[in-house]
Amino acid sequence: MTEKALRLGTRRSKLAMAQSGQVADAVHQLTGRPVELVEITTYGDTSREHLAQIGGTGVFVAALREALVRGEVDFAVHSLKDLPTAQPDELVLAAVPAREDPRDVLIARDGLRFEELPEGARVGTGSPRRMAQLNAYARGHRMAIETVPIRGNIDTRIGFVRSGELDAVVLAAAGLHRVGRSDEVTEYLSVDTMLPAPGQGALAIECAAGHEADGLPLAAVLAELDDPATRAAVTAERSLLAALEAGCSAPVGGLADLLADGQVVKEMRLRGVVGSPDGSALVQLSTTGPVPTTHDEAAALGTELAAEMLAKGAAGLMGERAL
Ligand SMILES: NCc1[nH]cc(CCC(=O)O)c1CC(=O)O
Repeated sequence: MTEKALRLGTRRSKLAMAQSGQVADAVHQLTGRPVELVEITTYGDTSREHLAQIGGTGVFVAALREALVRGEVDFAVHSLKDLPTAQPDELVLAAVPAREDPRDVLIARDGLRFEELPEGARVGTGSPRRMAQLNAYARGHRMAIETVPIRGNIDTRIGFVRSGELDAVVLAAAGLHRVGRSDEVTEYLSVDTMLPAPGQGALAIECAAGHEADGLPLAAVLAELDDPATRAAVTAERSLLAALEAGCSAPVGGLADLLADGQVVKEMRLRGVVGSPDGSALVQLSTTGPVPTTHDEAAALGTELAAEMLAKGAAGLMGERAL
Protein backbone atom coordinates (compact mmCIF):
# COMPACT_ATOMS: atom_id res chain seq x y z
CA MET A 1 0.00 0.00 0.00
CA THR A 2 1.34 3.43 -0.90
CA GLU A 3 1.62 5.92 1.94
CA LYS A 4 -0.96 8.63 2.17
CA ALA A 5 0.18 11.95 0.76
CA LEU A 6 0.56 15.04 2.93
CA ARG A 7 -1.68 17.82 1.57
CA LEU A 8 0.01 21.20 1.12
CA GLY A 9 -2.40 24.11 0.60
CA THR A 10 -1.11 26.73 -1.82
CA ARG A 11 -2.24 29.68 -3.88
CA ARG A 12 -2.05 28.98 -7.57
CA SER A 13 0.08 31.91 -8.74
CA LYS A 14 3.38 31.03 -10.38
CA LEU A 15 5.23 32.43 -7.36
CA ALA A 16 3.12 30.51 -4.83
CA MET A 17 3.50 27.28 -6.82
CA ALA A 18 7.28 27.77 -7.03
CA GLN A 19 7.70 28.29 -3.30
CA SER A 20 5.22 25.59 -2.35
CA GLY A 21 6.99 23.17 -4.70
CA GLN A 22 10.28 23.90 -2.99
CA VAL A 23 8.80 23.30 0.48
CA ALA A 24 6.99 20.16 -0.78
CA ASP A 25 10.37 18.71 -1.86
CA ALA A 26 11.92 19.53 1.52
CA VAL A 27 9.00 17.96 3.41
CA HIS A 28 9.15 14.87 1.21
CA GLN A 29 12.89 14.54 1.96
CA LEU A 30 12.19 14.97 5.65
CA THR A 31 9.30 12.55 6.03
CA GLY A 32 9.56 10.15 3.09
CA ARG A 33 5.86 10.86 2.46
CA PRO A 34 4.53 12.01 -0.90
CA VAL A 35 3.37 15.65 -0.77
CA GLU A 36 0.39 16.72 -2.84
CA LEU A 37 -0.29 20.40 -3.72
CA VAL A 38 -3.88 21.50 -3.11
CA GLU A 39 -4.67 24.76 -4.92
CA ILE A 40 -6.77 27.28 -3.03
CA THR A 41 -8.04 30.61 -4.38
CA THR A 42 -7.83 33.55 -1.97
CA TYR A 43 -9.69 36.85 -2.02
CA GLY A 44 -6.45 38.62 -2.92
CA ASP A 45 -6.23 36.48 -6.09
CA THR A 46 -9.71 37.26 -7.40
CA SER A 47 -10.28 40.84 -6.23
CA ARG A 48 -9.19 43.46 -8.74
CA GLU A 49 -9.25 46.29 -6.23
CA HIS A 50 -6.06 47.89 -5.02
CA LEU A 51 -4.64 46.24 -1.92
CA ALA A 52 -4.75 49.49 0.02
CA GLN A 53 -8.52 49.54 -0.62
CA ILE A 54 -9.34 45.93 0.24
CA GLY A 55 -7.67 46.43 3.59
CA GLY A 56 -4.42 44.62 3.04
CA THR A 57 -4.02 42.34 5.99
CA GLY A 58 -4.59 38.72 5.26
CA VAL A 59 -6.28 38.86 1.86
CA PHE A 60 -3.84 36.30 0.47
CA VAL A 61 -3.93 33.97 3.45
CA ALA A 62 -7.45 33.84 4.91
CA ALA A 63 -8.73 31.06 2.62
CA LEU A 64 -5.59 28.97 3.19
CA ARG A 65 -6.00 29.36 6.93
CA GLU A 66 -9.65 28.31 6.76
CA ALA A 67 -8.61 25.16 4.89
CA LEU A 68 -6.07 24.39 7.65
CA VAL A 69 -8.62 24.88 10.42
CA ARG A 70 -11.17 22.70 8.59
CA GLY A 71 -8.54 19.98 8.12
CA GLU A 72 -8.80 20.11 4.31
CA VAL A 73 -5.03 20.49 4.04
CA ASP A 74 -2.24 19.43 6.41
CA PHE A 75 -0.03 22.48 6.06
CA ALA A 76 0.30 25.67 4.05
CA VAL A 77 3.07 27.86 2.70
CA HIS A 78 2.73 31.66 2.68
CA SER A 79 4.99 34.56 1.80
CA LEU A 80 5.74 35.71 5.33
CA LYS A 81 5.26 39.37 4.44
CA ASP A 82 1.64 38.66 3.47
CA LEU A 83 0.88 37.05 6.85
CA PRO A 84 -0.97 39.22 9.40
CA THR A 85 1.02 39.75 12.60
CA ALA A 86 -1.72 38.34 14.84
CA GLN A 87 -1.28 34.57 15.12
CA PRO A 88 -4.63 32.72 15.51
CA ASP A 89 -4.67 30.26 18.44
CA GLU A 90 -5.73 27.35 16.21
CA LEU A 91 -2.66 27.70 13.98
CA VAL A 92 1.08 27.29 14.49
CA LEU A 93 3.83 29.05 12.56
CA ALA A 94 5.73 25.77 12.42
CA ALA A 95 8.75 26.90 10.40
CA VAL A 96 10.40 29.93 8.88
CA PRO A 97 13.05 28.56 6.51
CA ALA A 98 16.25 30.45 5.64
CA ARG A 99 15.41 33.72 3.97
CA GLU A 100 16.03 34.67 0.34
CA ASP A 101 17.43 38.08 -0.62
CA PRO A 102 15.17 40.53 1.26
CA ARG A 103 15.84 43.52 -1.05
CA ASP A 104 13.55 45.26 -3.48
CA VAL A 105 14.72 45.68 -7.05
CA LEU A 106 14.09 48.02 -9.94
CA ILE A 107 13.12 46.69 -13.34
CA ALA A 108 13.46 49.62 -15.73
CA ARG A 109 13.39 50.02 -19.48
CA ASP A 110 16.71 50.09 -21.32
CA GLY A 111 18.60 48.70 -18.33
CA LEU A 112 18.30 51.97 -16.41
CA ARG A 113 19.20 52.40 -12.76
CA PHE A 114 16.95 54.53 -10.55
CA GLU A 115 19.20 57.59 -10.72
CA GLU A 116 19.28 57.36 -14.53
CA LEU A 117 15.50 57.59 -14.92
CA PRO A 118 14.39 60.58 -16.99
CA GLU A 119 12.51 63.62 -15.69
CA GLY A 120 8.90 62.66 -14.94
CA ALA A 121 9.57 58.90 -15.14
CA ARG A 122 6.55 56.74 -14.34
CA VAL A 123 7.42 54.12 -11.73
CA GLY A 124 4.85 51.45 -10.93
CA THR A 125 4.16 50.17 -7.43
CA GLY A 126 0.99 49.69 -5.43
CA SER A 127 2.85 49.63 -2.14
CA PRO A 128 2.68 52.75 0.07
CA ARG A 129 6.01 51.64 1.62
CA ARG A 130 7.74 51.60 -1.76
CA MET A 131 6.04 54.84 -2.83
CA ALA A 132 7.18 56.67 0.29
CA GLN A 133 10.78 55.56 -0.03
CA LEU A 134 11.00 56.01 -3.83
CA ASN A 135 9.59 59.52 -3.56
CA ALA A 136 11.95 60.36 -0.69
CA TYR A 137 14.91 59.03 -2.71
CA ALA A 138 13.82 61.07 -5.73
CA ARG A 139 13.43 64.23 -3.62
CA GLY A 140 16.93 63.69 -2.21
CA HIS A 141 18.31 63.56 -5.75
CA ARG A 142 16.15 66.42 -7.02
CA MET A 143 14.51 64.06 -9.47
CA ALA A 144 10.86 64.29 -10.47
CA ILE A 145 9.21 60.89 -10.71
CA GLU A 146 5.60 59.84 -10.72
CA THR A 147 4.65 56.73 -8.75
CA VAL A 148 1.81 54.87 -10.43
CA PRO A 149 -0.31 52.40 -8.42
CA ILE A 150 -0.35 48.97 -10.06
CA ARG A 151 -1.05 45.45 -8.96
CA GLY A 152 -0.98 42.01 -10.47
CA ASN A 153 1.40 39.09 -10.53
CA ILE A 154 5.09 39.30 -11.37
CA ASP A 155 4.60 38.75 -15.12
CA THR A 156 1.88 41.42 -15.26
CA ARG A 157 4.08 43.94 -13.47
CA ILE A 158 7.11 43.31 -15.67
CA GLY A 159 4.72 43.58 -18.64
CA PHE A 160 4.02 47.26 -17.84
CA VAL A 161 7.68 48.03 -18.56
CA ARG A 162 7.84 45.79 -21.64
CA SER A 163 4.79 47.48 -23.15
CA GLY A 164 6.23 50.95 -22.54
CA GLU A 165 3.31 51.91 -20.30
CA LEU A 166 5.70 52.51 -17.40
CA ASP A 167 9.41 53.39 -17.24
CA ALA A 168 10.05 51.07 -14.32
CA VAL A 169 8.47 48.88 -11.66
CA VAL A 170 9.69 47.88 -8.19
CA LEU A 171 9.43 44.27 -7.05
CA ALA A 172 10.87 41.98 -4.40
CA ALA A 173 14.11 40.22 -5.40
CA ALA A 174 12.97 37.01 -3.68
CA GLY A 175 9.88 36.59 -5.80
CA LEU A 176 11.84 37.11 -9.03
CA HIS A 177 14.49 34.62 -7.94
CA ARG A 178 11.84 32.04 -7.11
CA VAL A 179 10.14 32.26 -10.49
CA GLY A 180 13.43 32.46 -12.40
CA ARG A 181 13.07 36.08 -13.60
CA SER A 182 16.13 37.62 -11.87
CA ASP A 183 17.65 38.46 -15.23
CA GLU A 184 15.04 41.23 -15.58
CA VAL A 185 16.52 43.20 -12.67
CA THR A 186 18.22 46.46 -13.64
CA GLU A 187 19.17 47.51 -10.08
CA TYR A 188 19.18 45.88 -6.64
CA LEU A 189 18.04 48.75 -4.43
CA SER A 190 20.17 49.33 -1.36
CA VAL A 191 18.30 48.77 1.90
CA ASP A 192 19.71 52.14 2.99
CA THR A 193 17.26 53.80 0.59
CA MET A 194 14.60 51.08 0.31
CA LEU A 195 13.94 49.08 3.44
CA PRO A 196 11.94 45.97 2.53
CA ALA A 197 8.62 44.97 4.06
CA PRO A 198 8.87 43.15 7.40
CA GLY A 199 9.33 39.45 6.58
CA GLN A 200 10.12 40.06 2.91
CA GLY A 201 12.03 37.20 1.30
CA ALA A 202 11.00 34.70 3.97
CA LEU A 203 8.41 31.93 3.81
CA ALA A 204 6.03 30.82 6.54
CA ILE A 205 5.00 27.19 6.94
CA GLU A 206 1.82 26.93 8.95
CA CYS A 207 -0.29 24.06 10.26
CA ALA A 208 -3.19 23.60 12.66
CA ALA A 209 -2.19 23.34 16.33
CA GLY A 210 -2.03 19.69 17.41
CA HIS A 211 -2.71 18.43 13.89
CA GLU A 212 -1.54 14.93 13.04
CA ALA A 213 -1.48 13.50 9.53
CA ASP A 214 -1.73 9.71 9.88
CA GLY A 215 0.22 9.76 13.12
CA LEU A 216 2.74 12.39 12.01
CA PRO A 217 2.80 15.34 14.47
CA LEU A 218 3.07 18.05 11.84
CA ALA A 219 4.23 21.08 13.84
CA ALA A 220 7.13 19.12 15.33
CA VAL A 221 8.12 17.60 11.99
CA LEU A 222 7.94 20.89 10.07
CA ALA A 223 10.01 22.63 12.78
CA GLU A 224 13.03 20.85 11.26
CA LEU A 225 12.79 23.33 8.38
CA ASP A 226 13.04 26.35 10.68
CA ASP A 227 16.09 28.63 10.40
CA PRO A 228 16.59 30.21 13.84
CA ALA A 229 18.42 33.30 12.53
CA THR A 230 15.66 34.05 10.01
CA ARG A 231 13.01 33.32 12.65
CA ALA A 232 14.61 35.79 15.09
CA ALA A 233 14.94 38.48 12.40
CA VAL A 234 11.36 38.22 11.15
CA THR A 235 10.04 38.06 14.73
CA ALA A 236 11.71 41.42 15.43
CA GLU A 237 10.44 42.90 12.14
CA ARG A 238 6.87 41.72 12.67
CA SER A 239 6.85 42.92 16.25
CA LEU A 240 7.85 46.37 14.94
CA LEU A 241 4.94 46.25 12.48
CA ALA A 242 2.48 45.08 15.15
CA ALA A 243 3.61 47.71 17.67
CA LEU A 244 3.14 50.42 15.05
CA GLU A 245 -0.38 48.97 14.65
CA ALA A 246 0.27 48.74 10.94
CA GLY A 247 -0.54 46.03 8.41
CA CYS A 248 1.21 44.70 5.33
CA SER A 249 -0.09 47.53 3.17
CA ALA A 250 1.07 50.34 5.51
CA PRO A 251 4.06 52.51 4.54
CA VAL A 252 6.31 50.58 6.94
CA GLY A 253 9.66 48.97 6.18
CA GLY A 254 11.69 46.86 8.58
CA LEU A 255 14.74 44.67 8.35
CA ALA A 256 16.73 42.87 11.05
CA ASP A 257 20.20 41.47 10.47
CA LEU A 258 23.07 40.11 12.49
CA LEU A 259 26.17 42.24 13.02
CA ALA A 260 29.41 40.30 13.13
CA ASP A 261 32.90 41.18 14.26
CA GLY A 262 34.98 38.98 11.98
CA GLN A 263 33.45 35.52 12.29
CA VAL A 264 31.76 36.22 15.61
CA VAL A 265 28.12 37.36 15.54
CA LYS A 266 27.80 40.15 18.09
CA GLU A 267 24.41 41.78 17.85
CA MET A 268 21.13 41.96 16.05
CA ARG A 269 20.28 45.24 14.37
CA LEU A 270 16.73 46.24 13.47
CA ARG A 271 16.12 49.08 11.04
CA GLY A 272 12.69 50.60 10.51
CA VAL A 273 11.09 53.27 8.35
CA VAL A 274 7.67 54.90 8.14
CA GLY A 275 6.94 57.53 5.52
CA SER A 276 4.25 59.62 3.98
CA PRO A 277 3.47 58.24 0.50
CA ASP A 278 4.77 61.41 -1.23
CA GLY A 279 8.12 60.94 0.51
CA SER A 280 8.07 64.41 2.05
CA ALA A 281 8.55 62.99 5.55
CA LEU A 282 10.27 59.81 6.71
CA VAL A 283 10.97 58.50 10.17
CA GLN A 284 13.92 56.14 9.83
CA LEU A 285 15.58 54.66 12.91
CA SER A 286 17.58 51.64 13.93
CA THR A 287 18.36 49.85 17.16
CA THR A 288 20.70 47.04 18.14
CA GLY A 289 20.65 44.51 20.94
CA PRO A 290 22.18 41.21 21.99
CA VAL A 291 21.42 38.36 19.56
CA PRO A 292 17.97 37.18 20.72
CA THR A 293 17.75 33.63 22.04
CA THR A 294 14.00 33.60 22.60
CA HIS A 295 10.89 34.75 20.76
CA ASP A 296 10.26 37.39 23.44
CA GLU A 297 13.77 38.85 23.17
CA ALA A 298 13.42 39.16 19.40
CA ALA A 299 9.97 40.70 19.75
CA ALA A 300 11.27 43.18 22.36
CA LEU A 301 13.66 44.66 19.80
CA GLY A 302 10.70 45.46 17.54
CA THR A 303 8.61 46.92 20.34
CA GLU A 304 11.51 49.17 21.43
CA LEU A 305 12.12 50.48 17.94
CA ALA A 306 8.40 51.10 17.41
CA ALA A 307 8.24 53.18 20.60
CA GLU A 308 11.18 55.30 19.39
CA MET A 309 9.59 55.74 15.97
CA LEU A 310 6.23 56.69 17.47
CA ALA A 311 8.00 59.24 19.68
CA LYS A 312 9.39 60.76 16.48
CA GLY A 313 5.94 61.12 14.91
CA ALA A 314 5.59 57.84 13.00
CA ALA A 315 1.84 57.56 13.70
CA GLY A 316 1.09 60.79 11.87
CA LEU A 317 2.73 59.45 8.71
CA MET A 318 0.77 56.24 8.54
CA GLY A 319 -2.53 57.89 7.72
CA GLU A 320 -5.32 55.35 7.95
CA ARG A 321 -3.96 53.15 10.71
CA ALA A 322 -6.50 50.46 9.98
CA LEU A 323 -4.58 49.76 6.77
N1 LIG B 1 2.76 41.36 -1.87
C1 LIG B 1 3.05 40.46 -2.93
C2 LIG B 1 4.22 39.59 -2.66
N2 LIG B 1 4.25 38.79 -1.58
C3 LIG B 1 5.45 38.12 -1.59
C4 LIG B 1 6.17 38.54 -2.69
C5 LIG B 1 7.49 38.01 -3.07
C6 LIG B 1 8.60 38.38 -2.14
C7 LIG B 1 8.61 37.71 -0.80
O1 LIG B 1 8.44 36.49 -0.70
O2 LIG B 1 8.82 38.42 0.19
C8 LIG B 1 5.40 39.48 -3.38
C9 LIG B 1 5.74 40.17 -4.63
C10 LIG B 1 6.48 41.47 -4.48
O3 LIG B 1 6.37 42.15 -3.46
O4 LIG B 1 7.20 41.83 -5.42
